[in-house]
Amino acid sequence: MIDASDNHPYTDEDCPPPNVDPEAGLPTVLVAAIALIDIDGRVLLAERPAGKSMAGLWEFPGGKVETGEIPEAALIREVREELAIDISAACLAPFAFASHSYEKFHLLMPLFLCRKWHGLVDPQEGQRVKWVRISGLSDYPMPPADEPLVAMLRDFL
Ligand SMILES: Nc1nc2c([nH]c(=O)n2[C@H]2C[C@H](O)[C@@H](COP(=O)(O)OP(=O)(O)OP(=O)(O)O)O2)c(=O)[nH]1
Ligand SMILES: [Mg+2]
Repeated sequence: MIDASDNHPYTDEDCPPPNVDPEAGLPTVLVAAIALIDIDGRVLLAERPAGKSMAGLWEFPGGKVETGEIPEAALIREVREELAIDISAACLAPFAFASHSYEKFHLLMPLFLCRKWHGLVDPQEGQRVKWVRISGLSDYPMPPADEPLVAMLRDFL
């Protein structure tokens, strides 16, 4: 019998620290997120408002996908509600996803890139927003689930 592990040089020690617990039986929550990228290559981050979980951390705009909704529709709805801009599904490019166990739920979060929208970003929920250069992203503390996404964005942009 051939052991597949003979065919590659990696060991378990080469894997990053686990951010998932397959045994925990957590419910999966689907959240759609967007990296809006402006003409200078800066990315829009929004601060999670006081009163919400992880308040004060900076995140990609977006939110929970509701029952019967697809992620793109959730994003169109969320950026209208939160930022007062209009995006079209055609301008949403699937980029990567986060899969991360928090204490009470497992987050599955596709991240879409978008370089074209209508209107000016105008925060509707009192949240602070910031256009951030890729090199400056590490100055903004983000939820732990976002770490690998930021690394991928840095490589991509
Ligand atoms: N939008 C967004 N959520 C993130 C990111 N990273 C991350 O761990 N999350 C988590 C935080 C929350 O647990 C969840 C998003 O839920 P939320 O409460 O903000 O959802 P929502 O915008 O629909 O808000 P609400 O109507 O439920 O108040 O995903 C991210 O970069 N962007
Ligand atoms: Mg939200």
